[in-house]
Amino acid sequence: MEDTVDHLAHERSKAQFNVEEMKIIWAGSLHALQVSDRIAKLVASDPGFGKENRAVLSRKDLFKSALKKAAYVWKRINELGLSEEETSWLRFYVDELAYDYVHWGMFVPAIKGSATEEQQNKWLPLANTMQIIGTYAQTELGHGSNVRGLETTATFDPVTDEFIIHSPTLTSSKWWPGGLGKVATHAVVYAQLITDGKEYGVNGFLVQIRSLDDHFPLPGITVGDIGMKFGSGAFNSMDNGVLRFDRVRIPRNQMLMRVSKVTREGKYVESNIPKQIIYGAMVYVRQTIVADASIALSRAVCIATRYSAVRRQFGSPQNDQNGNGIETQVIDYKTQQSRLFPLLASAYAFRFVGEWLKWLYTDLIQKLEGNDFSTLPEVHACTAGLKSLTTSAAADGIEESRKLCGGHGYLSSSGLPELYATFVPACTYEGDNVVLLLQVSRFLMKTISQLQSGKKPTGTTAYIGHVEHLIQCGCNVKKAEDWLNLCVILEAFEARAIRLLVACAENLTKFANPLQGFSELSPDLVEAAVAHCQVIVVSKFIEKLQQNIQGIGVKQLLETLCYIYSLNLIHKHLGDFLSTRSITPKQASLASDQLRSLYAKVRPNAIALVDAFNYTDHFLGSVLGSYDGNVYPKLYEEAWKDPLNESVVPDGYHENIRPVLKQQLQNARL
Ligand SMILES: CC/C=C\C/C=C\C/C=C\C/C=C/C(=O)SCCNC(=O)CCNC(=O)[C@H](O)C(C)(C)COP(=O)(O)OP(=O)(O)OC[C@H]1O[C@@H](n2cnc3c(N)ncnc32)[C@H](O)[C@@H]1OP(=O)(O)O
Ligand SMILES: Cc1cc2nc3c(=O)[nH]c(=O)nc-3n(C[C@H](O)[C@H](O)[C@H](O)COP(=O)(O)OP(=O)(O)OC[C@H]3O[C@@H](n4cnc5c(N)ncnc54)[C@H](O)[C@@H]3O)c2cc1C
Repeated sequence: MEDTVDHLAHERSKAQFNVEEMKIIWAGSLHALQVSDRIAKLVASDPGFGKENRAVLSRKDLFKSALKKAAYVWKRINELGLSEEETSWLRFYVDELAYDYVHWGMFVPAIKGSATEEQQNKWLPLANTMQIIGTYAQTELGHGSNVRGLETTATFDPVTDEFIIHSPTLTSSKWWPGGLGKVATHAVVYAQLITDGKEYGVNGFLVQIRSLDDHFPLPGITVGDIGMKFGSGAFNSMDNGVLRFDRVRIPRNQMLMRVSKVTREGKYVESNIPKQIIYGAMVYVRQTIVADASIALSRAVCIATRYSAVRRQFGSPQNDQNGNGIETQVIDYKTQQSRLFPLLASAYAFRFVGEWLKWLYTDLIQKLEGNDFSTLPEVHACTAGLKSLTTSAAADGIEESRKLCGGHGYLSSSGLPELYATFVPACTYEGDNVVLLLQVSRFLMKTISQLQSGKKPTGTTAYIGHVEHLIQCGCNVKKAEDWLNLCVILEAFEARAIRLLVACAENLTKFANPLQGFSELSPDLVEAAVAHCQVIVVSKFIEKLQQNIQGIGVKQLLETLCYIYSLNLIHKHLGDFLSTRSITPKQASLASDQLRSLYAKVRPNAIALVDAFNYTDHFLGSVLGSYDGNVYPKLYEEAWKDPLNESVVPDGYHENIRPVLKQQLQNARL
């Protein structure tokens, strides 16, 4: 019989804040909460979206199941007449990686960002109705980070008014694009443009790769899947692919010509739009990945928090109502709290900075429409830096959550191994995290060098304009409670960032060759870029707290989380804070004292804080993290579902176990 007891009810009763109001804060608005909640329930109750056996499926079956689900998603979207907003929630809660992610997430944005209006009018209706399925073919076997180094060529032929797309070497094979291996009919292909015998750099071209009649590759095209990837389930449901062109011809008007064009005569014409707009799809996706990071981390933290409240180890002075000694909930161990609660705080911090980044990106798009390109460098730096910071922290946080769940965290049924395997490539795709931080540091060094010419930094770099104050200021914390001051915290982060940045800028001047200097100092530059990104996250958390926050105790809890996020970072990067003299060793020790008090404030609210994510059991996909906390019967039941338990005596017994046992018996007799 099903157990209907809420094993976490006692924990929920301890909450000191209004969980329903916190759900609204997490979702972004009451409207977002209502829509997402409705769609989450719709997905959870539809057997067509079940995801129980993913981990035990073979690659082929996993891929087939993902295809089936993607087709079912499309069918339901059309049957239910879902709006764009509802559709994106549906895809989110279905939670299965397939070709449609790259079609909607990159192919369509690349057309929107880089195609002319005329080209958009032709291609977007086809893509929006999935009459064509597209991928984003940029990376090659030999080059991913170095986009300028791509080898694929697009040579204009004025005789036929066509481009010839060609892969001149093995290393020029396109490698990695999602959905390319077996599904995509079209691709935005990034290639070196050559016209009139001259090279004009990387541009995007819309290329059909498979027949719309029989799905066979078109002449001159070699295409396939690149093979199994890390972990079971995860990205193996996706057909990341390889693609080679043998002088494939496409009409001239399939070059994406918003930024620059090639005329009928073969003349290359630049517009006044910055060339970097060609990289616009990457900026768009990096911004969405910051939101993905908060989701992935919050899922892991939800599982680890609920399980930590259920799991008990070792004796305790407490007795239950019958007077029996009960063991300690592992969530009450201070070490567990000091590992878990900073992750919980980070999930909230990343949620808020992701929300702000979405606003920044929307603002950029509006400005671009009016030919205002002024914020593009800052948006590039923010999306690159925050994508890097949040994905690295979330990937580490998911792995830490697995360890927080002890042995059971390693079981597939905990949901954590697949979550990790699915999320960890986010540290690499859309730009390797170190390469992206180097982009941020380049932007920051430029900002600092422009101070001398009187250019005032704005937006996220505004604090760099207060360099004189921040270089000299001292932190005033004298007792642990003094750390409960958001201005004090922010100034400590700004002082540490600017001191690292100025040190880099000064050291760079010691090199005659700036490129060599940048290369030699790159580890320091990366550290300074991280410090700057942390200033952004902390300041956006503080800005969130300054909004009108409703509900008993909600603001107080968010403040507590903001302090935990910040003070834990000070603890983690103590070397930086001390070596830059942004704080003293005594203040560092007071920060640790304060952290302990803050953990005690979170403890009674921990379960309610993860309930506020409003995740269904279907979405979480974890027996350790289920809402009712009924962990053990679920673990036991899941084990028996494993294919190995379908027979009592395993296949292979007669061939490979019995002879071994017999051999030992014979040896013993000898
Ligand atoms: C949990 C999972 C859920 C969902 C996901 C599911 C499915 C999707 C999964 C994966 C999809 C993945 C897709 C991909 O990975 S697509 C490929 C992405 N590739 C990269 O990100 C490559 C990284 N490399 C680059 O971005 C650039 O080439 C790099 C910037 C590193 C190049 O550096 P370089 O020094 O060569 O710079 P330039 O190109 O010369 O730039 C000069 C100038 O331009 C500025 N710049 C650079 N990039 C941008 C940009 N994107 N936007 C705006 N400005 C840009 C740069 O700062 C320089 O400025 P300045 O100093 O002022 O001259
Ligand atoms: C799951 C997944 C999905 C993907 N999907 C797509 C897709 O749909 N379309 C697409 O086009 N691509 C896709 N990619 C490719 C992805 O964008 C690239 O792998 C990524 O940009 C990193 O490039 P790389 O592989 O060339 O790494 P490399 O640049 O070769 O990195 C290797 C190492 O070198 C270091 N390094 C490189 N350059 C520098 C430097 N200048 N300074 C210091 N260190 C450096 C890196 O930090 C890293 O440690 C996908 C990748 C993955 C894993």
